[in-house]
Amino acid sequence: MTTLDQFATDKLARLEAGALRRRLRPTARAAGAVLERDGQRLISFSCNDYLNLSTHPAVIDAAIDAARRHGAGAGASRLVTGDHPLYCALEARLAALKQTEDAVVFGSGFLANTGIIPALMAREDAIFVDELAHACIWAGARLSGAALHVFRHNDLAHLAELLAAHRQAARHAMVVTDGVFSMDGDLAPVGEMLALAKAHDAWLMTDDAHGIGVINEGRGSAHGHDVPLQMGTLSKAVGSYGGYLCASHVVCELIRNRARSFVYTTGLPPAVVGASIAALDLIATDPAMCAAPLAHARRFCAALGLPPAESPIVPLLLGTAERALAAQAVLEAAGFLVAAIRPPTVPEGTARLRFAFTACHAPDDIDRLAQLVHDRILVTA
Ligand SMILES: Cc1ncc(COP(=O)(O)O)c(C=O)c1O
Repeated sequence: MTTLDQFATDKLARLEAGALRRRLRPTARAAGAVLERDGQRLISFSCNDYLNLSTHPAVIDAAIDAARRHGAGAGASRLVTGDHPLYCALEARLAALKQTEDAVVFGSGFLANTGIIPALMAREDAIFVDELAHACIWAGARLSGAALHVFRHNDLAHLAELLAAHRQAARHAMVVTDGVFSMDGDLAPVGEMLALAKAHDAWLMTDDAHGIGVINEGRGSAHGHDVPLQMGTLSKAVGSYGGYLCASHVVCELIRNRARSFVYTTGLPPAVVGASIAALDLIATDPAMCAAPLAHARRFCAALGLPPAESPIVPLLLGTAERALAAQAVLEAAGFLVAAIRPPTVPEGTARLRFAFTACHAPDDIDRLAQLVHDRILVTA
């Protein structure tokens, strides 16, 4: 008989053998992009805090003020007594930024995707998903019970083929994609995809977790397109925590009634909501700040002769998990933290370094990092 501990030990040993075991490492964040890990000071090119708003004094003050006025926790689901007054202000700001009628906030981006999709789609329906969509889109799509059709990454012709073959048999159809791909940094062709979805009577949902705050002056990758379901997170450029859906009022009301990860969970703590409001105010009024992470990513790409970045995320594909880990170690020894990303987060054979650029990175540090990558990683590639 295998004991539970033996089962866990065997599983971990298998991960270790494939260089796929992960370990938590306590990491203290200082101001800007600086971190401390194992007594070493590192400049992080791995944080999704693209605008460094998690340490912005106005955002921290807003969090403290919200906790003083409304308490440390929400105390209940929003539909019971947890809908503290800050939520309304946060949802209004999100709707204004995204130019939608309404917005609804969730406990996290993961919770948003696992709540929204099953609230709208069921067994009789069909969901068309980009093959590189984020794990929580897959989780939501699978939970819904709808038929899943996977199109090749950003391949509109393949999506059109699948819609032509499978749309008719389904009651409702949804096309779902990341707006900015979290591990590749490229953008979905939102305008063309929306037209295609509309032509096949399908609803488009974009996940703009990595777009809000940093693409299109902070308005995100769907800006300028009438995307009916615009999901995202407050945990990256907004520097705080929580997920959201921006949509029409009636769709948001349905989500408030039917999304299980909204109904059956406690509201976000007031401090988190207060921080998000302050951060969104900064995003709405500072386009130069919002443009900086992409400019920094492009500086890095230009220095290495890579194609221009489309977002603050730049991947450097290295193939095996072992190679990605070795490259991470080389950079860490030189004072830079750049996370190695391995399967199953990315497809087999595409382990990589994922560089994430933020507003406060100093040009000199970006240039030093590029030089190091050129001299120590690309030469051995
Ligand atoms: C594309 C995408 N969607 C959703 C999420 C989940 O967001 P959160 O961290 O708020 O749960 C992430 C973050 O990891 C993401 O990269």
